[in-house]
Amino acid sequence: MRTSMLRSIKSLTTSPSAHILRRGYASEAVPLRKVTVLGAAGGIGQPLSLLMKLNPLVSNLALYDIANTPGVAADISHINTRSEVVGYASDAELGKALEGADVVIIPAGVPRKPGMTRDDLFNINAGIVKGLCEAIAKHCPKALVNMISNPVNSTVPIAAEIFKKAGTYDPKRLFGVTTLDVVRAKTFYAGKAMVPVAEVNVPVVGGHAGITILPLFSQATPKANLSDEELTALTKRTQDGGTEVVEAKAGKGSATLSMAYAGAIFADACLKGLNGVPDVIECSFVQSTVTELPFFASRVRLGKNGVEEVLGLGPLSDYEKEGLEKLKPELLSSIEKGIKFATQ
Ligand SMILES: NC(=O)C1=CN([C@@H]2O[C@H](COP(=O)(O)OP(=O)(O)OC[C@H]3O[C@@H](n4cnc5c(N)ncnc54)[C@H](O)[C@@H]3O)[C@@H](O)[C@H]2O)C=CC1
Ligand SMILES: O=C([O-])CC(=O)C(=O)O
Repeated sequence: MRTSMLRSIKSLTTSPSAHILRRGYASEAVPLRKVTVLGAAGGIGQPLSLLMKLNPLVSNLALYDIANTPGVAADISHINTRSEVVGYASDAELGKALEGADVVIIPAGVPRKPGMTRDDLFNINAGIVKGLCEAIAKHCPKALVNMISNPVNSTVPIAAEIFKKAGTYDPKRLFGVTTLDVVRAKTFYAGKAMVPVAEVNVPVVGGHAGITILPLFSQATPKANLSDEELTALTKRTQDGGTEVVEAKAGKGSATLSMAYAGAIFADACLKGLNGVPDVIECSFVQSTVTELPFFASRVRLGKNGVEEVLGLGPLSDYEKEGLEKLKPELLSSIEKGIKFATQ
């Protein structure tokens, strides 16, 4: 009891969320952590907010959207778990939603319809992300930002430029969420290799659109003897996973439930890193020197300041080496498009 009290007091003096202490939390051993979801009432936002409400590492959950937030926040707030939930419904309240946040998750923006690429979302989502990142720079410049809004290959560079303009950019704190690619690669591999899905690990590198998504099945564990044809088919299915859902939903949006699951896994990893849990590793699209591209998804070790280490690619098969070279021009052009938008 005494130790846990001391730990709580320490967290109160060191956590950027110290001022959000609420009666009742002072005796808890887990540090206070505020998570803000921007776009909380959307297809991803709602189930993701639910999953964050179930996460015991969260003490304050701020739900922000430009529509329908009060209902979602009231609904989720009745769940009897640790975090206090507050809904914020208008631009005027965005600052309060962000103040003191340790992690900000951004699933705000429009999703694809059949026939569209993720890049077709650029015109609308770039502006949304820009506005939200300006507010982050102002109200919680030290937060870890988990960017879900598409096209991730461009929205992450946009966020970086907005933070640079504001003088708050810290590459260790900005993440493009590519966890859904890993989730899919694991599921599809387990099905083909006939291994227990819970034991599967597959790194997915590159970016988050079409051929820029490069699963490294040669490094997948448990090992399986899959043919070249099977590996090609698995790679293609992982790259087209988003489109598979868009087509199945037939105009009613893109992946929301699996994305909420993936987003919750990634945010949980960020919180664990902040709390000092060792060896927290997830794939993410971050500022990188792993290749010549300025941003690249690869395995990242998370720590108390966000990115602790960007891990290298490891040994690639010839097929993966070819895929890596093929993806670079497209990924670079999406990165440059984001930078141009934010700097013009
Ligand atoms: N990174 C990834 O792996 C994935 C990314 N996505 C992307 O996530 C985004 C959201 O998808 P859905 O939730 O299905 O869309 P949705 O349309 O269901 O929800 C988006 C929400 O954002 C809100 N919003 C719009 N402008 C806003 C603003 N300025 N501030 C706050 N909220 C705002 C809307 O009111 C809406 O509630 C899309 O861009 C989609 O492409 C989707 C799946 C996977
Ligand atoms: O495909 C989409 O538009 C949404 C997305 O990013 C995914 O499901 O991977």
